[in-house]
Amino acid sequence: MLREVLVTRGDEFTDRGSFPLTEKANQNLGLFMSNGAAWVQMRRFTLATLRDFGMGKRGLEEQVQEETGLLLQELARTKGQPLDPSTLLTAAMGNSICRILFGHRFDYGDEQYLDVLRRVAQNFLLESSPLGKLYNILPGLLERLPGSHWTFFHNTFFVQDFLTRKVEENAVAGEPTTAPRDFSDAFLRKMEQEKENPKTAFTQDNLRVTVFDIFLAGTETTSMTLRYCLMVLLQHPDVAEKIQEEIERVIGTERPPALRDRAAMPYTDAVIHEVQRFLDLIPLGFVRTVARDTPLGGFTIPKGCTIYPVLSSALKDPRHFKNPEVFDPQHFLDEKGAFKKNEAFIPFSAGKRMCLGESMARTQLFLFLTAIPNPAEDGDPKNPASFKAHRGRSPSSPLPIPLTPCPPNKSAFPCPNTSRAGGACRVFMGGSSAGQQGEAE
Ligand code: HEM
Repeated sequence: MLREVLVTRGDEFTDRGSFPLTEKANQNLGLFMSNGAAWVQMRRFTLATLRDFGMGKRGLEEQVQEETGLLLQELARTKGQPLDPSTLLTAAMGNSICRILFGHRFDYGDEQYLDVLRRVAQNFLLESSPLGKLYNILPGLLERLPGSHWTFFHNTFFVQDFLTRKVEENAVAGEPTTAPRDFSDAFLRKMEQEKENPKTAFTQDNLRVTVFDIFLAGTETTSMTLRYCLMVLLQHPDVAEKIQEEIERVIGTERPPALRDRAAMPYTDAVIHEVQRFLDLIPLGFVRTVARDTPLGGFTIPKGCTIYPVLSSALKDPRHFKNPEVFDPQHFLDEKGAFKKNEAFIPFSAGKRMCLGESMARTQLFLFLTAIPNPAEDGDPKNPASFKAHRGRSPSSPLPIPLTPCPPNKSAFPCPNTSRAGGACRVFMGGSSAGQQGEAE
């Protein structure tokens, strides 16, 4: 059924459903919450422009390699002291996005940038806090009451303002005759071209929300996944060992990891896939709805009904994964040790509205995981914090670097048991696999 909703009959289920917390902040603009013609315009433009600026191409690879090198230098500055790498990792992921959005990266010590990242992280938590969930059920009531939902909105507008300022600074610095330099530059030019079109989606407000959506979607998600990878390596030293063996055999220590290495490193690739499957970062998917009464599986889904495409039901489907509740890279390996695809692997969702940053996220996960020091070798597996990393595997990180990764906070995302969006009803779609099919790659 999930495949039917997301892919086979995807056109009928493409619209976003109600999610008041985000609606208030995004005003149905941008990518996440928009629908209809405005979403189509924004999605097409964003995909094409992100590709122009490197997504799925060598440009992105080089840019991520550069960011990885800078991250390793930053880690080396800790001189062997344990650290929680969360903020650094999020900063690095965010930098890759910012370069594409407005051609700028931030120093890891930039207080303004760190403040923005802290607010983004806080919002992920607030969104899934009891009050955040209550807001999605009773927005009208909560509007009249004090509470942390106001911090959520304050943070959102703060981050939007910050990004908008960066876009403006970038625009002032630009040379109008040359080709667009980055996403916001291309957007501003499109705005200019379409200024006489009363139906255009290319407006200042849409630029603000679209830049915000891409920044938000592209920082915490990949950063949490990478943190989870590190935690898995701490808890499974045997897995870390095999990855290390592949790194030494395929990449060596004389050059940074490259995307072409991925094909020669099936075990590492399988681990990244298994981490994403097991982490199940967005278990409910993201809300969808139907524009009219729609028959499905013998029922009628009423117009406007809020639908959750439960990605968990595919990622944990025992028909596709031998031991769905166990972390096991073999789920993505055949008998000969070659990488094996699995059609139920849909952490990025599937179909027309699937994640548009999939290829970027996969590039980042591979290049960062294979470059940063492995946090496992010594210590007690039951106490991840006791592990010491001492395999500097890049010339730019010759020092032993103990890392103390924190598990990502899954509750930052809607929880299957407690999440609730407003609207006439909610349907949790699942129970069957969904084929991967989309435009991201
Ligand atoms: C591990 C990393 C990531 C995961 C697991 C992930 C997962 C998802 C999921 C499940 C959705 C909802 C799709 C649906 O409605 O069916 C989504 C949407 C989206 N993602 Fe990602 N994502 C990740 C990284 C990224 C990155 C790096 C970017 C930015 C380049 C990004 C940009 C977006 C955008 C803009 C949407 C909204 C698409 C739309 O509504 O048309 N994501 N993502």
